[in-house]
Amino acid sequence: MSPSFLANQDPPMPQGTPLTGAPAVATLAGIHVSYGQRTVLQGLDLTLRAGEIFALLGRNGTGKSTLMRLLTGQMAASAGEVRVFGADPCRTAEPRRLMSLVPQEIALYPRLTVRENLEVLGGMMGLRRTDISRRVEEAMILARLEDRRDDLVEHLSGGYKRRANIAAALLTRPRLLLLDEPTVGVDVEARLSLHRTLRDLRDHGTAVLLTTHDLDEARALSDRVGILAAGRLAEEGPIGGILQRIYGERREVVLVLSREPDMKKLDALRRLGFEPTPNPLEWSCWVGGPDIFGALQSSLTRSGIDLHEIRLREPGLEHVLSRVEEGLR
Ligand SMILES: Nc1ncnc2c1ncn2[C@@H]1O[C@H](COP(=O)(O)OP(=O)(O)OP(=O)(O)O)[C@@H](O)[C@H]1O
Repeated sequence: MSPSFLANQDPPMPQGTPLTGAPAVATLAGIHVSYGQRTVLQGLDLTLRAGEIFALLGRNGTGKSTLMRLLTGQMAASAGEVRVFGADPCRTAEPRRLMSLVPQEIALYPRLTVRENLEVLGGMMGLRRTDISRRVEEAMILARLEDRRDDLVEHLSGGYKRRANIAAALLTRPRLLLLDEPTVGVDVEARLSLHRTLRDLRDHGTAVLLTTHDLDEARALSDRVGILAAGRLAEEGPIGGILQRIYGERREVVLVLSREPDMKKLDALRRLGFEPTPNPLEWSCWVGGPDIFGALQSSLTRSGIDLHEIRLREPGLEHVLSRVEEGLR
């Protein structure tokens, strides 16, 4: 169930609706940021639109948090223009009133209940006393926390603490929600619940920007991703299109052997193009497309290789980042 305030806002956008016509919520244009001698962002451009989930991917230290700090007005760029809801968030308070940041750390009072936390935080955020209890209810429903409203935060599981952290950010009904690795260290159920919350918000017009190191999460959740490398978005767009550009029809085949191969089988594996992995039973090779899978399986059987498992593996983030970086050299 969505809280009534969502129902009163923009109607949900059907899935797959092109977002290019949706209003821009934030734009970063030609951004440069240096910390002393160290240049972190150089020529970064990004537009976030209402009703989209944008996942920011990149290695540690590539500038994801810096980009968030630019949007929240916590720091100014060395060069370039930042506009959030049409204004510079460093100079004007209005954009900051329309956005919320969910930090990675849990920013709650452990000895208060979920509801008490949200009431106290709502007061600190300047919500009117008469609005607070309604906003607290809304936020708890959106974050799927109602059944834990009277639990002390210190007694909540990690997943529920994260939901409460997000609920706090929703008290002001933000039109732009920024989340720093929202699902790190939570179990599958909590992750799916957080994803549902973010989709509900997106479907009612909120722009959501999140950082993640998890390509599966970006795949499952985001409308677009941006890959930060060499100080700018080296890739940007729907993840399927980016992977197609990088890999085309190529797929990685992974074999798990039933037992370690003898010399003859080692030769056969190498002849078929397989490379060893750190696990002595696991071998991998890149093939031209999934249709080659059957032929490969027959060749392995003919060579007498005892297979425990054979599968196609989706590329992981590390591999994608390496390919993007190679493309930049
Ligand atoms: N206040 C600062 N002073 C000096 N250097 C900084 C400062 N803040 C960040 N940096 C450096 O700038 C680079 C980018 O930092 P940032 O925190 O934006 O990266 P990140 O992509 O968010 O990293 P992570 O994935 O580890 O969170 C890093 O090398 C970091 O050490």
